[in-house]
Amino acid sequence: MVVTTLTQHWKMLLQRIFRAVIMGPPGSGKGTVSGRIVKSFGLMHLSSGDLLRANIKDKTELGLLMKSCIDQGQLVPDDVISRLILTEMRNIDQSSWLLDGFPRTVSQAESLDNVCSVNTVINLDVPYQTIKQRLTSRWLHLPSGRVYNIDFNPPKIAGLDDVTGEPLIQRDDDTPETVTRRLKAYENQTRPVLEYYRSKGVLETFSGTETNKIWPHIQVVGKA
Ligand SMILES: Nc1nc2c(ncn2[C@@H]2O[C@H](COP(=O)(O)OP(=O)(O)O)[C@@H](O)[C@H]2O)c(=O)[nH]1
Ligand SMILES: Nc1ncnc2c1ncn2[C@@H]1O[C@H](COP(=O)(O)OP(=O)(O)O)[C@@H](O)[C@H]1O
Repeated sequence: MVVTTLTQHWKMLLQRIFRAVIMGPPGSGKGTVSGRIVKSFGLMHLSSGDLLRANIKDKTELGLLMKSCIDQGQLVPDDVISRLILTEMRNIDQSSWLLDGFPRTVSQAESLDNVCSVNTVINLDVPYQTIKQRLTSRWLHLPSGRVYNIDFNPPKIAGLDDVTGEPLIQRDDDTPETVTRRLKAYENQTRPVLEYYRSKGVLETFSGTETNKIWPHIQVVGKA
């Protein structure tokens, strides 16, 4: 009953153009929660990681240049990712959207602000210990960005995507050593972005260790 009312509230909000960002350390559940938001509320989903991996798979010049950076657990340069995302955003500028994985530095957040303002920032606050366990058992359907986990949401048939039946992969940057480096990058470069959005009054933080417990609280964001 409560969820129905809140869902209606989101839908009312989405009748105007609604711009949201989802943040959180690697493995905090951004992709998983984005999938639920897209399914429930019909926002367009734009994931910087998915875009970069598509470029790597297609062996574009940008993909080839960025691969080693990503595999080493470093952030790619601000100007490269900002250009890539802002170009994609132009194609969906009349839609409500959810940005996942961008911005990851204050400089990226400023580039985004120069183009449009963000209505809400969903921050997933999940302990690092929980994250490390999750990432070594993450499986990905590369073309769609759908994520699975051996423990949490295994595919119906091991190694295959539920929707297309295509093979799943494990990410080259999901090794324990690279995850440690990515968490350091998050701490040093991305955490300041939370402060940036907090000071603008748009940050909504959700703490926990289980997506299924966090998700009902995210549905009420539209009420604020
Ligand atoms: N055990 C467990 N795994 C989860 C939970 N939520 C998401 N996952 C899995 O954790 C991994 C990381 O989640 P993902 O959404 O890809 O996180 P992102 O890196 O922030 O986009 C994936 O394999 C998910 O299937 C949860 O509550 N419990
Ligand atoms: N906004 C960004 N700025 C810089 N690098 C990025 C950005 N988004 C993605 N990347 C690069 O792509 C990698 C994978 O990103 P992503 O799929 O969002 O990771 P995760 O889902 O584990 O948080 C990052 O570790 C980083 O190297």
